[in-house]
Amino acid sequence: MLKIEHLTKKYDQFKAVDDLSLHIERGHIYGFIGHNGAGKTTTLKAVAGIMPFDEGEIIIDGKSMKTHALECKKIMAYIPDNPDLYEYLTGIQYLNFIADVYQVSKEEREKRISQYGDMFDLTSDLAQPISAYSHGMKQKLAIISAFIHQPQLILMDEPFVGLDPKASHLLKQIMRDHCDRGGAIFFSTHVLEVAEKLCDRIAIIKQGKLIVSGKTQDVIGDESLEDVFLELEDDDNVNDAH
Ligand SMILES: Nc1ncnc2c1ncn2[C@@H]1O[C@H](COP(=O)(O)OP(=O)(O)OP(=O)(O)O)[C@@H](O)[C@H]1O
Repeated sequence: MLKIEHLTKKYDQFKAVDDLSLHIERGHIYGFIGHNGAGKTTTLKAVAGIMPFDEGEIIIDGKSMKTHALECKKIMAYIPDNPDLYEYLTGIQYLNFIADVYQVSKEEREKRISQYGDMFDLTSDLAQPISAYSHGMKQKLAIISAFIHQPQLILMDEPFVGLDPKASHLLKQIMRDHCDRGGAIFFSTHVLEVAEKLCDRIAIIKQGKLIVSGKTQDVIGDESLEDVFLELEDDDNVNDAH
């Protein structure tokens, strides 16, 4: 579904992402773990097609983001870490705008807005302007807007931040359902307990370089993800730990 091949992104001379390669298959929830400033957001933005990169390739469903950006973007959704939505729109106007962009039929959008709006307890707030939403409400709206067009690939940057426990639980469920139906999810998180339970695959990056990736069980072995992460963070020779 998604192939990141030798991705390198520099800010001036600083390599924020350094020769990163990852493959994300359909059916998999893929967690992306790393310290603050490791390069997760930069990678996700490059995959979303909103951040140009210096070297490498991003292939989505067999098409290159460099040469077929529109085709790539049509089948994916990106939920940024800070849901900066159009503040002057109401929630429902925003969802209809996204549904228009992705050409979702009237019938389908009404069904999904009602389904996800009720699920996330947001239906009664959809008539309010987004400027009146809390961070968590904006996050819920961003999540609904992603699922409304049924993308094949969903990219999420810290999706659990700001969500209440019920919404977090629901999000985990719909992420699993999405992948069980043949979609794929690539998301960053600092919540290692969630990643450990939810993810089929995990990648850990440090200072822009991939240090380990694979099946969650293979990555953590008999330890917890937290223990593995902290050990790798302390290890100065991690570049050899593939
Ligand atoms: N626009 C920018 N200009 C210059 N440097 C940047 C820019 N954006 C990010 N960086 C740097 O690139 C590195 C990677 O940043 P990035 O935001 O990708 O990290 P992250 O893993 O998402 O971190 P966090 O967990 O804190 O969100 C950091 O050192 C950061 O300071």
